[in-house]
Amino acid sequence: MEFLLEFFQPFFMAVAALLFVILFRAAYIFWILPNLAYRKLRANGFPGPKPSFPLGNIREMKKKKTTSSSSTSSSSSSHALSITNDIHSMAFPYFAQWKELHGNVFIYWLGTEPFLYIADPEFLRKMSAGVMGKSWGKPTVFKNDREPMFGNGLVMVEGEEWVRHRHIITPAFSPANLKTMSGLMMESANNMLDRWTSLVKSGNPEIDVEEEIVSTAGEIIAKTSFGMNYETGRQVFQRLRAMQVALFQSNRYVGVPFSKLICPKKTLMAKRLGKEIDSLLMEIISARSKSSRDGHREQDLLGLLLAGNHVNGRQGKKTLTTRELVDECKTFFFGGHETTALALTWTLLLLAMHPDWQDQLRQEVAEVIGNGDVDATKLAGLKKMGWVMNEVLRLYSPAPNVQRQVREAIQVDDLVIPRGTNIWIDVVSMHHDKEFWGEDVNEFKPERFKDDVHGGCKHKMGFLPFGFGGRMCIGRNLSIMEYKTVLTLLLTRFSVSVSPNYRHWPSILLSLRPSQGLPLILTPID
Ligand code: HEM
Repeated sequence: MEFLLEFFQPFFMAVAALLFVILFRAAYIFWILPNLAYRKLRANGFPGPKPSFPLGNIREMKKKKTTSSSSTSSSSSSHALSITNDIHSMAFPYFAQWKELHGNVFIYWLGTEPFLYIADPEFLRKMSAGVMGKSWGKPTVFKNDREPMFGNGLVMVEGEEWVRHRHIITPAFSPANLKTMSGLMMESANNMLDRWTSLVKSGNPEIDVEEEIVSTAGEIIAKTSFGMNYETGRQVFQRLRAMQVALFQSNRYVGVPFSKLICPKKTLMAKRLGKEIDSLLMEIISARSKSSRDGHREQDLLGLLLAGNHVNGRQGKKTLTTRELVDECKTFFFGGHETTALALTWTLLLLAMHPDWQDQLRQEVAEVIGNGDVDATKLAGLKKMGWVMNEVLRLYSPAPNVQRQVREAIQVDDLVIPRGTNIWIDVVSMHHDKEFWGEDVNEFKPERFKDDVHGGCKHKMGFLPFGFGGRMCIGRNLSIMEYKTVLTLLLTRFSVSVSPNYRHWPSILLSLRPSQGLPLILTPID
């Protein structure tokens, strides 16, 4: 026995040493580092809800969400007149409550990750004033978690790599290139409207327009991004939707150490779907690279990127690798369809609640576009539609928050935001703040934007539907064009009113969406 013990002693000691190193490393990463960061932040006097280890404040976030949702389902009389645009506390009950207690800038914890919450435009202005696009990071915890969805595409990439990606991608979004996509947008929108006509004719005037518009926008982005045929587009689209649900709807604990082990099924599912999407896109890109080398030029985003790659490659400049192109395609696909679709969805709700604005837009369309096809060069003339879009993006911002990570310490007055700090900018809160928008903040008043691109907001950083600075949304002109094209066609064929079956409860599934769809009553216009 003694002999055996002596024999195995070095082995036991090695295992013990290894365990010690692992435990120390885990404690360093999940306890010591976050606490050091937290202390540095607290030293500035930032308040915040008390966290617990290892969940941080997740328990309160989950609890309040459940309480609120269940109270909705019990309420039955949501109708046009009772619908409120005062949605911050519906979508983010925990932030609304913490804001009341701690003000517009405070610290909260996602697991062992401290976040600096910001809903103060002036603080944001001071903080971002000297920081260039390439100097912002993205929270590491989200980069890891959302890897199957965005990979190292433009939304997540950082530093000089971000500069390179942005530089190569920007020309693909030029107005001249976007105009060539208008026909594809019309085709998909008309298919959807033809379907609606058949449904209404067959006695079903109530349609869940959210579901319809999200899938049409998916079809549009599949065609405009990579000229995908409907079938391949549908395959990618279905997998992305499933991945979104796996990543954002399940009971996951992002930020909590080893959280992937708590929900391994969903994590593995997201990984598997990510791989399947990658291989679908990889096939398309390889085929397209070949035809691009043979001199074929497609006018979609991928075609433009491949053409750019050729020119840059010949000039000895850097190009995007196939892997990077796959990540960019995923990024366009996801970032490019859901946000625009939700802007259109919320617009239909608000227009259904405000028939006077429906009439005004219809009249503008008749004057500017006339009947028939939409001429992309005339879209800029749809001024009132532009105000409506801005007002919808203000009240129901599809991208409800902007996230960043500080790469070099930032001085704000006499405060220091340390390197590595995660930042959570609450766009919905800023868009609904009486102090900056006035007493009518929650009213639908598109005319706010008539003479002012900031909608009369007292602070220039108070209206941020597309983000800010160098990292502002690269697809905003594409989305404005799609929004105006689809809405123009829709308004000339249908008028919309709110269905008594609609339950108003905006909630978050990465984007801000109606939690139970948007059933509307459609009446064809003769
Ligand atoms: C109504 C529609 C849209 C909204 C509300 C929206 C909103 C946003 C927001 C808030 C950001 C973050 C900006 C920041 O960090 O400061 C962003 C970034 C981005 N968006 Fe959009 N977006 C829309 C449409 C699109 C479309 C159509 C595409 C592409 C086809 C797109 C692609 C991107 C990309 C690639 C980024 C990352 C940019 C970078 O970090 O350099 N977006 N968007």
